[in-house]
Amino acid sequence: MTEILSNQQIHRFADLRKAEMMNLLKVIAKYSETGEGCDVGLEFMALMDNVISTMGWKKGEIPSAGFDALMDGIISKHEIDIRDGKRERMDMMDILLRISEDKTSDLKLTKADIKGLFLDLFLGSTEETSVALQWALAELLNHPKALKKLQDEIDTTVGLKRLVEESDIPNLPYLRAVIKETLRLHPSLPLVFRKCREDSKINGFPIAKNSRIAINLYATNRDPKVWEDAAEFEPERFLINAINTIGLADEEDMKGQNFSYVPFGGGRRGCPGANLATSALHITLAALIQCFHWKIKGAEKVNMEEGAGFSVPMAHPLVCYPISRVNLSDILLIN
Ligand code: HEM
Repeated sequence: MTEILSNQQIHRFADLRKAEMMNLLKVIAKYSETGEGCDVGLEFMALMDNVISTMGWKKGEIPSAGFDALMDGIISKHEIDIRDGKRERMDMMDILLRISEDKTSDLKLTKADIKGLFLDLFLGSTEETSVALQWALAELLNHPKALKKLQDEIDTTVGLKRLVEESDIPNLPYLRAVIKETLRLHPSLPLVFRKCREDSKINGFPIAKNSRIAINLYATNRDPKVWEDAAEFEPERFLINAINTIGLADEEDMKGQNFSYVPFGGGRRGCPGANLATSALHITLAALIQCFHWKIKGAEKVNMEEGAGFSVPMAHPLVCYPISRVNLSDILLIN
């Protein structure tokens, strides 16, 4: 997982992610033209599915079949291409096949393991990332000042003549604060599990060796002892120069070093997709805010009720009405 989701691997596929994002913008522009309501959750889910599959195996290699048959087909195609020296750039499948064929590797990876890994990737990544994106947009719609501040930041830093790029993200501190604050209030994996390796005590409670414990990130993220106005959406709390309640510098906030805020878990079992997830969250939200105004269906405020499900999704699908604020075809051509 660490190898297939390494920074280098993520970087290698930046162009394909960008192409997927442009497709999303074109789809959303259609809603803007027709005036139809857009169920953004469905579109975000499709985006993440496409991002993972383009990084997982070459596009166009997806036959319509069940998951098992689909994976068998992709594996054999890769094996033939590798044998014939036809692979142009190593995707995740190439890396896993290389490991599985390496007789000297300590890790004995079978074909079933590879299928399991991809299943894990799909189940774990598309839902969590698209749920987080929906919450981010919903929070912004309910906080017009924050939305305006973000739009102003993007307009000033990037402008309206070219599409925001991954390389702009370091220059968009408010965007990063919005994503952090979204993951604080809406951690898309709110429970993290560990096994105690030795007898220990937490807050005076004895925990026997081998006990399974669940760490409730949802609760720590809203702990009033740590967070001022804990239930409020206030991205400013994550800005470097603001009074940062958890006392961490901007770039360290996501790394799991401070137990008050660990949106991606931490340690060896921490989320291996954190870098991919944060770059997808940043760039997609930035592009949606740069290219469109967003209106809510019917009510003035989005209903923020939480639904059932492991990733704590929104109870009601977020249906909104995008209105283009740039000339999308020009912007996409320039990029
Ligand atoms: C907003 C998006 C995401 C959030 C909030 C999130 C959060 C988490 C958290 C909290 C864990 C448990 C960490 C721990 O136990 O310490 C986890 C595990 C995991 N995540 Fe993510 N994740 C996200 C997106 C992704 C993406 C995009 C991928 C893959 C492309 C991914 C792959 C995984 C995998 C494979 C594990 C299991 C790691 C293991 O058990 O060793 N996640 N994630």
